[in-house]
Amino acid sequence: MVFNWFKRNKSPSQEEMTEAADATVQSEPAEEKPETALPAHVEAVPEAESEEEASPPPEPAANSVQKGLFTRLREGLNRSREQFTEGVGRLVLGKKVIDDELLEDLEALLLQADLGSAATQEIMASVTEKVRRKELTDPAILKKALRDALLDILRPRAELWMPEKGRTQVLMMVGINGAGKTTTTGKLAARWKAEGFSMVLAAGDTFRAAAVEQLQGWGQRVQVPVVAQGMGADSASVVFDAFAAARARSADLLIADTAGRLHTQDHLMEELKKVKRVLAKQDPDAPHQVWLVLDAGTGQNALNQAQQFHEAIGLTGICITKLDGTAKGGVVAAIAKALPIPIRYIGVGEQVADLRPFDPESFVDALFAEPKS
Ligand SMILES: Nc1nc2c(ncn2[C@@H]2O[C@H](COP(=O)(O)OP(=O)(O)OP(=O)(O)O)[C@@H](O)[C@H]2O)c(=O)[nH]1
Repeated sequence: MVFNWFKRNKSPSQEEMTEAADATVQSEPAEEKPETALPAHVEAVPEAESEEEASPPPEPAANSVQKGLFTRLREGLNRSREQFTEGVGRLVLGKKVIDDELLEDLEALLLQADLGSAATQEIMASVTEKVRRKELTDPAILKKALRDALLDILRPRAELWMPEKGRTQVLMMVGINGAGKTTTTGKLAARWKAEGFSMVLAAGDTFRAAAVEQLQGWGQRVQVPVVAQGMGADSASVVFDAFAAARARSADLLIADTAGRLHTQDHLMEELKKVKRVLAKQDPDAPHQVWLVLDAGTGQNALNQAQQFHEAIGLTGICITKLDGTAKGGVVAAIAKALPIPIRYIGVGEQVADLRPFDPESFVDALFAEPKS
């Protein structure tokens, strides 16, 4: 397999980048890959070695895909379901009426499940009102009332975003260390590549060497070029360069990974603002999307992160990862209630298929699914 990988350790000037973007990678004949106009330090996409590798696996029937995906979601939310839904089941067990004591216990349960105070209050207000109006008297149907109240909070935050053909957009991925930015970048690239979009990835996390390698690994896996520079390079320069490369080859999307930073680190938040500024030099609308990746396991801290990142750089989307490793799935509702930002994707496992567009109905269905006997 021919695999071209040229590294450059200094940040190129704007002129160099424009020139580089016009250069074709030497060892790949231009006539075979007419659109491979990439800077010299771009990792070129390796050729697939066989037809089997080049063509995607056959698609299973739509029904079985849906079923499989729902099962994955359901399994991914196992721990949250045990904490939350089965907790509600235990609360109502043997109860004949919904009394104040039951409502108090329910409120405590919602808070324990990390729904946060605002979402908990809204749900409790809705349930209490139904009890007062005698619409809800049977503890056994409390789950249904909870499900409806939760959906009311989540539905306004479901907004699918897709790349567009015909213009190069930029999606910036931000978040604290280890939240899952690089992995989510790779999974999104895999998804959109399979849907027919052309992309370039920018290894804007120049702080952690492994992050660059990780992204290059995704690039090879999903056959998408990755723009990277040496460790410690200026992140804004890498992303600027990558945008030029993406535009030069008329890619539909540039996904820019960035280094993890705490929302409390002002100088690092300034660095993100700089990345945004340099992108806008090439296209005043760029970055078109800025998504925060949050680890669900951080619970209510995820809410603080979201608030502070939003204040500092303005978010247009949130991805909530690692829901499979935590009982704190309620944080999805806490975020939905507190911030007017669409929840784009949720992560319920390590596989590409485990990163799912956020769909409130299936999320709530999975959360309230009966335990398998
Ligand atoms: N179980 C599970 N693991 C996940 C999920 N999303 C990401 N991970 C794992 O979380 C770990 C950290 O992910 P990264 O993508 O490296 O995180 P990052 O935000 O890029 O980290 P920094 O570069 O340090 O900022 C990896 O081991 C991922 O495989 C998920 O939804 N579920």
